[in-house]
Amino acid sequence: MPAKLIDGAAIAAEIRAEVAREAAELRAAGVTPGLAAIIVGDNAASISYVSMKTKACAEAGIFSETFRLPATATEAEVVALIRLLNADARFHAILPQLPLPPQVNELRVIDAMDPAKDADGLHPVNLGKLLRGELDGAIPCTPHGVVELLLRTGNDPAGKHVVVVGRSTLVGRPLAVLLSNKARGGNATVTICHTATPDLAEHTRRADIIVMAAGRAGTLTKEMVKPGAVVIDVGVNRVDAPDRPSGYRLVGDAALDVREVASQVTPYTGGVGPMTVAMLLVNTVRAARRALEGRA
Ligand SMILES: Nc1nc2c(c(=O)[nH]1)N[C@@H](CN(C=O)c1ccc(C(=O)N[C@@H](CCC(=O)O)C(=O)O)cc1)CN2
Repeated sequence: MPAKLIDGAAIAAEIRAEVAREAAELRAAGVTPGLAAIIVGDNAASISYVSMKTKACAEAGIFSETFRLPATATEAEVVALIRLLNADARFHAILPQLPLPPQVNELRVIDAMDPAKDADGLHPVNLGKLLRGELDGAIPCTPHGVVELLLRTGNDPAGKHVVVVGRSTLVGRPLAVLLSNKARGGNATVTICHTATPDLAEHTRRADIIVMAAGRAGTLTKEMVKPGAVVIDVGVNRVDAPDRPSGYRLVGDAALDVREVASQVTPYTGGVGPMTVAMLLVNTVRAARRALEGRA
């Protein structure tokens, strides 16, 4: 039987409705949750992702504003903007959209943020709290979205063997920590694989759940998957599609034939992507709640 496709867009809509209720409560208590998004340069994908995020904010009753800096902006200029936003009480969360241009060091920009306003959970304070199992701060959006997707599709990772392919700070490493934490969505046995793993298939074939975050199309094929395993595909890869007006289409890291053996898989679009946006809203309302309760 072909794999069931996991409807990430529907689950994200569920979470966004929960966020909208929380935002309404906060507004009733006198605090309108606010998100400041920063785009440096003209990267078309970044502009499109930020516009998806601000539209989602508006629908959930979250105030948002996008700050655009030119592609030539210096690191000092980006850091100066972050410092202004740290001090601006309208914003409970700040999102520097990644990637930043090469002259701007991403880590130094993230480090300049007030950790209480870190919308993506990438500040060292928040990553450190995650490592310590303190989950009251911001949690990186895509890993958090993957865990929620698993929980809400009846695939609680507890007691399962999860193989995460990819070791980025944005996805692979925080996800491995979340899955192995002693908390809801955790308690899994986690293997983390990457480009220096000699025989990837040897690991993926033993997994109950595979999360692909390698950033290379076709990294996972059907021979590498145990029958009945669940495959969550975080990969976003552009491949040429001359028949399309854009000239490209988006594919994940898992080849289509994986669907012949897996029990459930996320589609290339409408899977993990919408969850990333939904979890950003979760981080924003949580930051506003902390500010309201004087815990920021
Ligand atoms: N500061 C951050 N930068 C980036 C992050 C992040 O979490 N924080 N993640 C990615 C991009 N990203 C969010 O920013 C993102 C990627 C994809 C989607 C999404 O919903 N995609 C759609 C398809 C969209 C299309 O057709 O172009 C889908 O999967 O259905 C949302 C957010 C890098 N940067």
